[in-house]
Amino acid sequence: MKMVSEAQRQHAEAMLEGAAPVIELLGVSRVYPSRSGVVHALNDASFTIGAGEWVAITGPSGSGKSTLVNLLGCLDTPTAGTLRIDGTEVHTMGGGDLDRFRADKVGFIFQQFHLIPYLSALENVMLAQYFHSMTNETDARAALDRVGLSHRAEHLPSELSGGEQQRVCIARALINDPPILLADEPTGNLDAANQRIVAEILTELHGNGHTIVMVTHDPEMAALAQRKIALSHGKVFCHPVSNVVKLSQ
Ligand SMILES: Nc1ncnc2c1ncn2[C@@H]1O[C@H](COP(=O)(O)OP(=O)(O)OP(=O)(O)O)[C@@H](O)[C@H]1O
Repeated sequence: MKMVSEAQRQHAEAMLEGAAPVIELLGVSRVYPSRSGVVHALNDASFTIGAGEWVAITGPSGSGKSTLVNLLGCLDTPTAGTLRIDGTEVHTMGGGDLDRFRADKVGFIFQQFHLIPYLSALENVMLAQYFHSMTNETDARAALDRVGLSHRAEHLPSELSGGEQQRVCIARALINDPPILLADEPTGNLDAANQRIVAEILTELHGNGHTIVMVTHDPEMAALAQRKIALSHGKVFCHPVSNVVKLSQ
């Protein structure tokens, strides 16, 4: 694992101690109707995530991870409770407002990459700029450079390895400088070498002050985070902040 400098470690600790919450849930539930009544996919969840924190969301299949990710990513709204993202109550928005808010606040990193197959790596990153505001090729190339992919900018996703595709996704997630990076099993489809590369990039982003919320089944990835939010049958169990010293191991 890449070493994190003492300055970066201190920065992360400071961020954690004084962090203003960028995500706040108060009694948040998401209930789905079902033939046999209702499913409490997320049940009365209350927690905060501070700016600059790296949090891992864990839990068995069906425990509510996707439900929580959809809420945090503003892809869905709670059926009860209050969810604030960067100070704004999400349920007060809908339609185009919510789309714009999402594009501003959240950068998504998916297990399945979701790159447009007929666009180059560069164009995939620029498409995220286009949906947010205006395209800027220099910035898009810089984002690819940041994940070590400037030499692959003109390649189609099919011409890239799985690890390289995931790095394009990270560049795409970063391009509009959102306050939250939401990663859903970011290493789930990668071999060990590429898992390590993605873990290093996330570690570096966290060291630079990014807030990362990451769903993972992988204990090694979860151990990189400062805190675990474990789900079981829709209930949330927050584990205390683990020692930030982990960052330097
Ligand atoms: N649209 C829906 N309608 C009804 N029930 C749903 C719906 N979506 C999810 N559920 C139920 O909500 C619960 C939580 O589902 P969720 O997909 O959030 O779990 P998960 O932890 O992400 O699972 P996995 O790891 O298998 O993806 C499950 O019992 C699931 O069956």
